[in-house]
Amino acid sequence: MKYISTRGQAPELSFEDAMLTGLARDGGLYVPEDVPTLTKAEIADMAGLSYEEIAYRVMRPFVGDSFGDDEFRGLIQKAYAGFAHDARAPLKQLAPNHFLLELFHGPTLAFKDFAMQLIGQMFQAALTKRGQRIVIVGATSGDTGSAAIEAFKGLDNVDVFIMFPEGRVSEVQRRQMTTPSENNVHALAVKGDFDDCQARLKDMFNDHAFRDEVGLAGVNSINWGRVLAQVVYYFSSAVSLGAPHREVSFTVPTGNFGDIFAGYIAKKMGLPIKELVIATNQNDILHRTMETGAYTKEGVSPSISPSMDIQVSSNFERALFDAYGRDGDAIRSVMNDLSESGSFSISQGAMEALREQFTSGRVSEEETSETIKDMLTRTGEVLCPHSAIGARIGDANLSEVPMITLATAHPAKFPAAVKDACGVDVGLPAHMADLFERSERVTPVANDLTALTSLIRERLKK
Ligand SMILES: Cc1ncc(COP(=O)(O)O)c(C=O)c1O
Ligand SMILES: N[C@@H](CCOP(=O)(O)O)C(=O)O
Repeated sequence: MKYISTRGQAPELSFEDAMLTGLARDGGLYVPEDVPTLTKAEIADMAGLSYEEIAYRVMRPFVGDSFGDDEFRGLIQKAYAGFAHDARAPLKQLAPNHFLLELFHGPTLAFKDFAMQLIGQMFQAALTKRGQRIVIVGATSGDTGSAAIEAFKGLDNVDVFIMFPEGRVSEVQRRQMTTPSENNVHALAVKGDFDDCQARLKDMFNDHAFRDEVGLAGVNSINWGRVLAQVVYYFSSAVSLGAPHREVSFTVPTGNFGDIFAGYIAKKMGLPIKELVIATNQNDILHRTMETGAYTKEGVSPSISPSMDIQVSSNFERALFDAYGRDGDAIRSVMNDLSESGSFSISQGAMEALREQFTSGRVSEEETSETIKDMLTRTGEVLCPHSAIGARIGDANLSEVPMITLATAHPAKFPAAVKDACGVDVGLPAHMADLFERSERVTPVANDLTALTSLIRERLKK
């Protein structure tokens, strides 16, 4: 299995190399050269299997010879052993044809744990084999950062630097990143928004001298391994509702487009998905793009669903690559337009291809709060604001096909927004009960590449 860049000018890599490389050297994102498919019988056979076994069967074809069969099974077992729910990703019924996929039973209470816990295991195995040391730099709007720190803290051969937008994540999210005491963890509060953090991250990868000097690696959804691990719960949930004999639809609270892109991969692999619905908050660039065919950046407005406060949606490039018939030149051209003018137009053919795969909706701040309250009344579920955005758009897209809405974070990560919306105080789980008493370590830093690379170099000398 080979991985190629969306911009067509970087070397082809194996799974392990693509995972450890992060951003392709031409600025693009790695994708599999061909997406393997599973037969109807292979999908049907997943019924009743453990999450771990489904994970193995879904991901195995993508991994090639990077890991042996038993080794890969072992890594998967270890990755999910710490989850607080036996099903790992349980489904709850919200209405007759509407289901909630709870993805927040991992250690940091967000869907990011599904991929990050596994990537942590895969990185360790690969680095030990190679005798290699790396520096992970990540950009976060709140959840990727805490999941990455949890997965990599205390490891000898890894330093983890996480950039988050100062003042724009919830207090629980910030404390999850700033309270770990391990010396290899560095939380950086950047003066800017998430898009700035992600842009600086890509600048670091595009600075080849810096990248090679420090051994830069990425654990954002830039990393194909992240997307791959997220494909699994589309299979586990769909199969439990009758796939492949029955179609299902998914609504996905969306920001950086990694999670819904994983759903698109599941569909390409043969899972019978009818609709993939992009649910955005007021930072609705993806919804506007689906409506108009023009991808146009506007400023990011802070919202009560801060993890989705994103305007430059990194993985949309992967979807565009397919929509443009895997034409790397076309992707380089639209991405140049985006960096030069903050906007690009999508060709009619590519837009048709995107609309065949995705629909979309937008939820305002008021509607998000209203939905948290309404869902509590109708279903007894307390939803986080991101999941509420999904549930509202999921409701609006109900049909004869079961709709599965992804619940991407635990409400305890956003206590103020939840309390304001429905009056409920959601307590933290036992392993985080003293989060507010732990001391914080955080370094404020300018939204500036040189300031960031100098700081990283300084820390690595110590
Ligand atoms: C809680 C939550 N919901 C939704 C999203 C959006 O997911 P994606 O960036 O994969 O589109 C994020 C951030 O990634 C998140 O942390
Ligand atoms: N919402 C994310 C933003 C980064 O997304 P990623 O999937 O590319 O890591 C966050 O919570 O950090």
